[in-house]
Amino acid sequence: MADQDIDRLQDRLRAQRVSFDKIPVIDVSALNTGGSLFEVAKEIRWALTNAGFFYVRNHGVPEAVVNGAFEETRRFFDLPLQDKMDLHISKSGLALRGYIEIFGENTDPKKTRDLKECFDIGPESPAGDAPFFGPNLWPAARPEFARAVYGYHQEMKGLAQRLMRAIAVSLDLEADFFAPRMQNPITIQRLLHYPPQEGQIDESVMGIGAHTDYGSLTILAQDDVGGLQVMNRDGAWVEGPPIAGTFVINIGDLIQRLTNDLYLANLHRVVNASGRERYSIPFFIDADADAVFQPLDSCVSAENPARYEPVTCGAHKFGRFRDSFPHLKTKAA
Ligand SMILES: O=C(O)CCC(=O)C(=O)O
Ligand SMILES: [Fe+2]
Repeated sequence: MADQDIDRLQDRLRAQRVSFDKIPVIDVSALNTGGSLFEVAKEIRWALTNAGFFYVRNHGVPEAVVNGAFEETRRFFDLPLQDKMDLHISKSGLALRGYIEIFGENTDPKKTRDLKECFDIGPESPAGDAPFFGPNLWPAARPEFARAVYGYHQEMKGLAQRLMRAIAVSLDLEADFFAPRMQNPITIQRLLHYPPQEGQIDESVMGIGAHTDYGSLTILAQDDVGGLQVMNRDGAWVEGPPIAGTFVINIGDLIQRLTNDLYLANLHRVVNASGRERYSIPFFIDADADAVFQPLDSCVSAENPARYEPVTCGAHKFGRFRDSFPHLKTKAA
């Protein structure tokens, strides 16, 4: 990047945070063409400073891969409850893979019970004792499910790594800043089903309670039902409606810590008041378990001292999981 470009980006460090009424849509074709990332980085910087969220279009992931994953997701959640309970996450040890029933995980447990069911997979690896690594729990009779979902997970990993390059540039870092910290990253590929919620809806039960994501980056595919909401700086919930051909991107706590709160891991939730089944497919990438996150020098100054202690990715993530899963409460990080 040319020096004057860096100066222009640094100007934005001093920008006031503004409220938003619409999540920006960013064309990221430059990520796939090897061209300059500067324009994309500029838009990402605005989005992550003010909203913590943006949509990407022209992301390079084939439509057939996304459609295939949705088709298998719907079929999976249509299975009898017992078949799904046979793959329950509590049977995966510390790998933390498998099925989570309705109300089984609550992201805002003091306030809200989550009217959703989930299925999680991650990088296939031998059983061990490192949290978030190990074998996946696949439904035995459905090889096409495993193929579609694992293939989707691999596509997401590629897109996430390309996006992290643009995020690095947006912070005036080298494009490959995150690469050494994401050699064998913790990733979770989640499938979600939100049954329609009838009657009066309040905060005691919602699709997913208000939360921030825990790691580095989330890439969300949603169907055409809608229901995602993101909080703006005035405390109002702004809709994140489905936009065909896009993914919704947001950052998690680790990047907020890294940027000393310059970038927002923003609160979001889902309310499925549509009367229809809603399906979504979020992919979460964190970093290597031992990667340390602490405020970047460029985000710390005398007027804005470091607000966070260093933390390893693995310890941070496991701590957040323990808060949402009853069966992990007694496990040490
Ligand atoms: O389903 C959605 O739209 C959002 C899901 C989400 O926020 C999450 O799984 O962390
Ligand atoms: Fe989330």
